[in-house]
Parts: sequence; C-alpha cells; structure tokens
Amino acid sequence: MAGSGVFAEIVDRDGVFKYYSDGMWKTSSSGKSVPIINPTTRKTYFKVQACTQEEVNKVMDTAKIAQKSWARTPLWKRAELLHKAAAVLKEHKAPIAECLVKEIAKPAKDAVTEVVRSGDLVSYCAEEGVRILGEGKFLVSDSFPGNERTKYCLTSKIPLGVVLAIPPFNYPVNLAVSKIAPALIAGNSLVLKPPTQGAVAALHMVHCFHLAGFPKGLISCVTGKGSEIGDFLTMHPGVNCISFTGGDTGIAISKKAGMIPLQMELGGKDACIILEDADLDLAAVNIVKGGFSYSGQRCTAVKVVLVMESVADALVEKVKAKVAKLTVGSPEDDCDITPVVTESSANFIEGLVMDAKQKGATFCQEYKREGNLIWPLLLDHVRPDMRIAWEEPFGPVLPVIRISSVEEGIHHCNASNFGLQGCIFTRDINKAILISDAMETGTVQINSAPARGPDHFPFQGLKDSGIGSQGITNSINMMTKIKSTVINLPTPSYTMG
Ligand SMILES: NC(=O)C1=CN([C@@H]2O[C@H](COP(=O)(O)OP(=O)(O)OC[C@H]3O[C@@H](n4cnc5c(N)ncnc54)[C@H](OP(=O)(O)O)[C@@H]3O)[C@@H](O)[C@H]2O)C=CC1
Ligand SMILES: O=C(O)[C@H](O)COP(=O)(O)O
Repeated sequence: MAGSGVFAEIVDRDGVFKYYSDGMWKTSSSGKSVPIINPTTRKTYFKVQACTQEEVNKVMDTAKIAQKSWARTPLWKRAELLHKAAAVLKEHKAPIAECLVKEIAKPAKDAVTEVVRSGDLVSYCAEEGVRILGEGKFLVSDSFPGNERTKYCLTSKIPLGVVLAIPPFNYPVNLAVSKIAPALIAGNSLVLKPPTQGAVAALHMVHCFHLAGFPKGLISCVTGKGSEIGDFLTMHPGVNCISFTGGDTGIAISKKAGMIPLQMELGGKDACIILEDADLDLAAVNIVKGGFSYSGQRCTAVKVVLVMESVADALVEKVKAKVAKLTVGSPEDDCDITPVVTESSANFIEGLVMDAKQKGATFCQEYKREGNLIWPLLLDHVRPDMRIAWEEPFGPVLPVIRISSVEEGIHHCNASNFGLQGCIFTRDINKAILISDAMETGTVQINSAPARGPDHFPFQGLKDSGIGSQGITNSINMMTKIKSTVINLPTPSYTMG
C-alpha cells in the first residue's frame, strides 16, 4: 500500500506526498498540491507537493555542499550504498509497482518488472562505476613528435557537480535510476524532478535510497508540474548537468540550458522494415510486442511498419490475428492494453486516427475508445500524406505502409525527424547489415523489435530523438569530465633501463 509501513513518513497528514530535501521529507510552504489522476478511473488518486522556487534554491544549495564530501567518498563506499539501495528497492517492489499501476496504468506484471529491472540497473552501475572510474590514463610526452620523455600525464574522471534528472511518465522509476545511479557513482549529487504521472512511485524509489543511508542533501526530489517548475530547474545556475527523457520538451530545454552537459532521450518513430524473405511469424510476434506493449507508450515502440508489397497481405493477416488476442482493460487485471496516461494523450491519438480515416486508411479493426482506454488498432494502406505516417501517437495505434523497394523503406525511415531505433526482418544477414548501415537511427535491431534494454547496452537517439548516449557505461562517463595532471621532469627519463 502506497505511503504505508516504511513509507509512512513520505506522506503528510492530508495525504499529500512530501518532497525530499536535505535528507528529510517535507511539506511545501506553497500550501498547494498537484493532483495525480488515475488514468483508469480518471479521478484524482494521489497528490504531491507543488514546490516553490525557494525550495528549489534550498535543494540546490544542499546538493552543492553534499557533493563536495561525496566526491571524497571512496568508490567502493559509493558502490556499497548503491547496492544497498538496489536491495531495498527490490524488497519493496510491491508497493512501488502498485503506484505505477495507479498512476500510469502500467499492467501489474510490467510494473513489478520495472522495479526489479531498476534494482538490477543500480547494482550493475555500482560495479561498472568501480571498474571504469577506478582507472584513468597515463601518457608520456615523447609519443608526440619533437618531444623527449620529460612529461607524464595522468588523467582521471572527475564529477560534474549537481546533476538534474528529469524522467518521463512511462518509466518513472527505471528512467529515474538510469540517471541517479550513474550520477552518484561518478561522485555527483542528484536533484530529481519526477513526472507528475508517476511521481509517487518515484518518491517511493527515492525513499529506498534514503533507507539505504545516503548522506543528507546528496539526493533531493522536488515535485510540481513541469510546466510550472521545470524552467526554473533547468535554467538554475546551480545545475551542472541535465539528464532528460521525454518528448519535445527536451528540445526546448536544450535551447534554454546553460553551458552544461546534456543527456537527452526524446521521442521516436521506430520503423520496422519487412523484407520479402522475412520470417513473417517472427515479424508478427515482434510487431505486436513492439507496437502494443504498454499500449504503445514507449519511445522504442514500433511506430510504423514498412512492408514489401509482395508479403504485405500475409503479414497483415498474421498481425491482425495476434492483435485480436490482446486483452483490453485494467492494469490491475494485467491486461495487455490499458488506458493511456492522460485524456489529452487519448485525444491526441484519436486525432491521428481520425486524420487517417479521413484520408482513406484501411481500418483492420473498428476504432473503439472508452475514456482513456483505446482498443488496439492496425491501420493498413497508410500513405505519407497521413499524420500517423510521421507523428508519434504514444498509443496502441500502428500504421502499415506498403513499399515496393527496400530503398523506399529506408527513405521513409530517414525522412523522419526522429532517429531513435529501427528494426529489420530478413533471413539475409548481408542485406540486414547494409540496411542497418543506411538507417539514420541510434540503434537497429535485426530480427527483433526495438528495445532500450538490456540497460547496459548503449542507447542513443539521432536527430530530434536525443543528445548523447545512455546505457550504464555511457551515462557514467557522460556524468564525469576529464582532469589531467602533468608531472614535469627536469631531464628526460626513459624506463628502458
Ligand atoms: N523518449 C522517451 O522515452 C519518451 C518520450 N515521450 C514523448 O513525450 C511525449 C509526452 O510525454 P511526457 O511524459 O508528457 O513527456 P514530457 O516531455 O512532457 O515530460 C517529460 C518530463 O519532463 C517534465 N517537464 C515538462 N515540462 C518541463 C519543462 N518545461 N522543464 C523541465 N521539465 C519539464 C515532465 O514533468 P511533468 O510530468 O510534471 O510535466 C516530465 O517529468 C510523449 O507523447 C512521447 O512522444 C514520453 C515519454 C518517454
Ligand atoms: O523511454 C522509453 O520509452 C524507454 O526508453 C523504452 O524502454 P524499453 O525499450 O526498455 O521499453
């Protein structure tokens, strides 16, 4: 049960969940709260604090102070605390998963998986951090022309300072720890601004770090609508790095942020290219899993199928048969398709569907919606003049475009403003590599649906899909900078005896 047991201290007497600052759970002086609407019932289920700018300033001050002593904490001790946090997270997976079910309508099983995956990510990050931060580089001057060996250069990876983490609603725990753990193992302090939908799950996750015994002020969590408190956070002079996952908001942030490192993972329009020699059964399984998991609310979801005309009828029939077996209903019942996160999201999705209808797409199922719940919909014979061919529905609606050549498929994929992932189904590995090399996306999956996991794989978006690269190792490195220390010898010294 949310806010009970060890979590009782994170909620106030009025049932409003507190924010976390200076190692304590606090009620905001704003006297205002932000409602979290259960996507299934469309009624307020939780409330969180609407933090003030003054409270953000205080958080930044304590983060800056705490980071200085944290940077003097041995790597093995940092890792030890992260392992403890991972264990606490997993121990309390049930109440945290329940929050995900109520706040973002994540199917119960997937919700538990997200929390366990997050614990595993934190532990892997602890081990990886000890390894890669425990070594640097040693260079000698005479490797460059004209130099004797009179200089030794020692390089090490040093922390950036205060890292601001802003995760999205669809993974409010996993995409939070994917920023928190690398920041901490690298010696930074961390300020978290969770998504409104998913904030209570995130607060429970933060409490697990609190219970693990991290130093006061090192980790903070401020809540409030991104549209109200977001700019103050991302433009705050106390922030030394921003790691953001979400939509076009990230593009706006990148234009406002100062001279600081940015890690952005944004939207996607992941294309699935089906060649004539593809295993259509395998492709159909992956298209349904990739296109409809968590009701399509994943940046790595399959967002458009580009299928060779000669096999299109057969593929569409296979996909239709699998779509018909998807269960539709409440996340508590572990249905495959659950309500999308907000009414505005459902309205946006409906707009794309109506546009496709008006322009003549073939509806493989009747369009059906009840509140935020939209039944899975496959649209065939989609054409490039339809919005759904290019825009990201972030919902259970999947367009199929029939192509007459592989080049046409690659062209459509590369004409998108997005460049996150893509996938190819073919039995010819040579063709797969050629197409993969031609696709302007950060990742290409061969014979499987796009996916970010496993979480140690490098994960990056090109074009409007992001800045920099995620994945545990890349995130750790991105949250450090290099420092060189040069020892100057009075005379050349060669170590060859
Ligand atoms: N690449 C990915 O993995 C994801 C992409 N998306 C894309 O984004 C779209 C919208 O999803 P959503 O989660 O609402 O994404 P948003 O980009 O709107 O929100 C992502 C995060 O940014 C916060 N935020 C909002 N405005 C600001 C601001 N001005 N400054 C700082 N932070 C801000 C949000 O807080 P708050 O919730 O309080 O607004 C949330 O924590 C989706 O339809 C999808 O296209 C969404 C999720 C994941
Ligand atoms: O932001 C997202 O939607 C996630 O990065 C997708 O992660 P997944 O591929 O593991 O679901």
